[in-house]
Amino acid sequence: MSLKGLFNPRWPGVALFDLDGTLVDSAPDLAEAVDLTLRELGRAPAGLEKVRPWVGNGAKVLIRRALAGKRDWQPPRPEDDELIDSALEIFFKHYRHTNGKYARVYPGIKECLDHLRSCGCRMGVVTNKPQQFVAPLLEQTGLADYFELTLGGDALPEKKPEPAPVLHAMKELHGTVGTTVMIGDSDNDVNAALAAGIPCVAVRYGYNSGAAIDSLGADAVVDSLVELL
Ligand SMILES: O=C(O)COP(=O)(O)O
Ligand SMILES: [Mg+2]
Repeated sequence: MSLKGLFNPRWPGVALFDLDGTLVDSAPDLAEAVDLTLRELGRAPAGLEKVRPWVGNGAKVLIRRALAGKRDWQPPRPEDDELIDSALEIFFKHYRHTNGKYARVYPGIKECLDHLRSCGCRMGVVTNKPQQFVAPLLEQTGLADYFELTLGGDALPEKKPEPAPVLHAMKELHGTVGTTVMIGDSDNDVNAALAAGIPCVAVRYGYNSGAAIDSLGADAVVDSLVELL
């Protein structure tokens, strides 16, 4: 399908959006919860700049990265399992309070969502963020009403970059391979879309490294979603 087709009012399609780093800049909330977790474990806080590129593979990987102090965590040894599980529980406790606290909708998002809605496009969120945090963040940022479906990273056995969540959301919204598009900020989004056989629009402003996003194989790479309208 051409991307133009989706944005044509006479051919309403299905648009699946990534959440963190695409619709909403949520890294400050996540960073505060990560740092509160690290402090509670007697460790030094990481800070927003370090945490930002750690976001995108779900909460458990975020916590593994935080415990490792770097993005490329080693596969954990069996003796680390208990630490990771208890750190994750502490993180959830703090993130319940910081989720939505500083989060901001990126420029151009509301214009894009309003336009798609006026075209009759059906919209869903497919995120690796745990399901329990998705609705509160969408409510807090005023985006909840745009979406008929939200699929968190723990809603299915597999998360992005596997195609399963994308295919599931597409089916739920009665989309087809020819009428559905994924919009995201990271290699997980592009790879999930490619594996599902649907086109993908990547945004440059998110949490994936700016240099790499152009070479991931997205059908379009934009600085703002208003460029698509
Ligand atoms: O929780 C995360 O890792 C972020 O997930 P998302 O970029 O898929 O929304
Ligand atoms: Mg993202």
